[in-house]
Amino acid sequence: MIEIKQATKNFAGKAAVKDLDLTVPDGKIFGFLGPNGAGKSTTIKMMTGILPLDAGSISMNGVDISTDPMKAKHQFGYVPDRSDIFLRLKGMEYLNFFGDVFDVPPNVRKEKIEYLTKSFDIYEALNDQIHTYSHGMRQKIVVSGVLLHDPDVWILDEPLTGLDPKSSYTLKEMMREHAAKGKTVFFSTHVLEVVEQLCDEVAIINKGHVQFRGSMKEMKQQFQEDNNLEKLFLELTQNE
Ligand SMILES: Nc1ncnc2c1ncn2[C@@H]1O[C@H](COP(=O)(O)OP(=O)(O)OP(=O)(O)O)[C@@H](O)[C@H]1O
Repeated sequence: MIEIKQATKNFAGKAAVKDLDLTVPDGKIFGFLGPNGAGKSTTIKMMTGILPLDAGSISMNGVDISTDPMKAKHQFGYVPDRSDIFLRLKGMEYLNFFGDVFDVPPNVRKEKIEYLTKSFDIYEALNDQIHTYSHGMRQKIVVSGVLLHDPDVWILDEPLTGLDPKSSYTLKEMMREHAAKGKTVFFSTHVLEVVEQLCDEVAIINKGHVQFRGSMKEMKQQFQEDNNLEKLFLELTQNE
């Protein structure tokens, strides 16, 4: 479970995220939807301890990210929206690096690497350096690295962007399976359609504020009844 209380982040005196309250329950796929610049990445960076909060608190499975960052970081796996990292490593070296960092035992590691990379169709490329990979392949190796240690809480920033349809389907299935095991899946997107396909619950963020939080059915009703949300809906459906 993720609990965000009154989280605030300012850049140059201007609030990118203001007094944000959000509880992400276990056992559901939770979508964090908002147009470009709404504050999604800033929120995720606060959740993952990359950016310090200016006010408020965030906890992962009850562990506070500001006061107990090491323990909190063991609760989750995070897939960032940009994946240009460790380009000189071969795919297998990259995954072994993650296996070492998170102490994944050799036999589990071998099995997991095979399962993940075969599912994503990058198994054959594991002996190539990552700089030779396409954007989609880089995204897939990053996701594989994060899932290698089987974190309870998944935090994924625009995870489907740049993935081919088959890999996108595979990742969505993995997200469904993880939630079905009673674990937490939180992901951000600026595409309404993705939320419609995948989510049990959604929060809509705009200009640093949560404008709506509820089930998919409730979201559709709100879109029809609320003028401001209707405008936002148009903006969200114009993207990709
Ligand atoms: N490091 C930074 N310095 C200054 N302003 C920033 C910084 N990071 C984000 N912002 C501003 O904060 C606001 C929220 O940005 P954020 O990246 O969180 O939005 P987003 O919803 O993730 O958008 P996108 O879908 O485009 O990634 C924007 O106005 C952005 O310009």
